[in-house]
Amino acid sequence: MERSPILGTRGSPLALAQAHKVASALEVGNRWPADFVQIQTVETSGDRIQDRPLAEFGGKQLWTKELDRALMEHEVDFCVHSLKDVEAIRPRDINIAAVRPRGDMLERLIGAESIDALKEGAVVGTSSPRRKAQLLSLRPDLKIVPIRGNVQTRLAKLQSGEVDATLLAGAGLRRLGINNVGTPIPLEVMLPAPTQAVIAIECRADDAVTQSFLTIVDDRTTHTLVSIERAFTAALGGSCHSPVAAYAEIVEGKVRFRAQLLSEDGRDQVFEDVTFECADLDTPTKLARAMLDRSPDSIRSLFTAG
Ligand SMILES: NCc1[nH]cc(CCC(=O)O)c1CC(=O)O
Repeated sequence: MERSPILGTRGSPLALAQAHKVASALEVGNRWPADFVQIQTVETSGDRIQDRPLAEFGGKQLWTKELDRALMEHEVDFCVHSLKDVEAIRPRDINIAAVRPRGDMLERLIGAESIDALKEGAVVGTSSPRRKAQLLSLRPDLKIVPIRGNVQTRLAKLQSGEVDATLLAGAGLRRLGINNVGTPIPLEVMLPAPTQAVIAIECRADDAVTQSFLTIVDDRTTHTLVSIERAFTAALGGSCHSPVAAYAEIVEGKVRFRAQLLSEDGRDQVFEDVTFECADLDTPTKLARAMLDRSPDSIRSLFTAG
């Protein structure tokens, strides 16, 4: 590499923290000098719209469209994303070249010791349809209100008493160096979003040079697991409006895959917990279809494949 490769990222504090982690990993992995990777921020529509729930706007392209454009117009060589914000079906000319090992996949509740400990009728701020439905399935008395903005803004809204509690991804909090707030919620109580806590690096599909230096920092196992989670969501035809949770992990050499689909109000849910061989690539797709098949309309209507 003669010139510095250019990394494209959103400009939020979390996105920048993730971009710097990836840049360092690439510098170490490729034996480049420190600060060799150049970081370029690109504002996305998702960053601009701060006052309204994102569900009112398009899908996840809110976070990717402008970065995709910068990539395709060669303004940047590759882009760093929180994979859970990247839509399940990507343009053909963009590849997920590498993923980093999964961070803390647990949700963290801030404002109470546990979901059970939330006071009767507590106001919980979250704009995520998944978190809303999961909370209501456990505690139908809760009042869920939308909350937007970056992690720091949300924590400030808790401080000011605008909400009693909120849920945030442990991974994001840790990457921002916020380690001492909130209680981790066990996976058995709340499954994360598909691909939560995984950072992905994308490049142009025809750019073999970039692909080869990104491969150095790819975590193969995580890549397999997130491919399973993404194949599952792609087969559901869900959008970011769809309450879906999924988590794949390796247990004794096999894939253990857990998934949950919910109605918006959390009253109905379909749950799956299966173990299969890593090579069974069509299992996630079959599973998605089977889960939709046995879902009531309150769930099926939220997924286009249903
Ligand atoms: N939707 C925003 C978003 N995208 C990625 C993360 C956290 C990091 C991750 O899960 O990879 C967050 C914040 C949150 O959900 O608390």
